[in-house]
Amino acid sequence: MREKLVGTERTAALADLPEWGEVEGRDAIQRTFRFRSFNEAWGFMSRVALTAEKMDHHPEWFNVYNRVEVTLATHDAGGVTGLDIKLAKAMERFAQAAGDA
Ligand SMILES: C[C@H](O)[C@H](O)[C@H]1CNC2=NC(N)=NC(=O)C2=N1
Repeated sequence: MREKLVGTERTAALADLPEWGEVEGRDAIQRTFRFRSFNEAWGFMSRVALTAEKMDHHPEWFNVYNRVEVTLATHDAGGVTGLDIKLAKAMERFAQAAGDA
């Protein structure tokens, strides 16, 4: 889970996350979520925060009103690992439940 994903394993993992893109100049993935309101964005962030803490794996993120910009990487590994894929998938589930726009 904590090893850098490379090659076909990485391609397969990212194929399950079509909304996520690679970060330029850094081994990390990113996605911008948009919600109907700040309340929904913050609800999403709260749910993600509890999951992240349980996983001991934390997002880099930036919030303005209804927008949440997320970057995921495993700092210890210096790149994208299975933990980032797992957290990204949890975020997808929470965003869908919140009814992201
Ligand atoms: C000590 C603690 O386990 C580490 O600092 C954890 C905490 N959260 C983390 N989050 C992320 N995204 N990458 C890490 O390498 C990481 N390491």
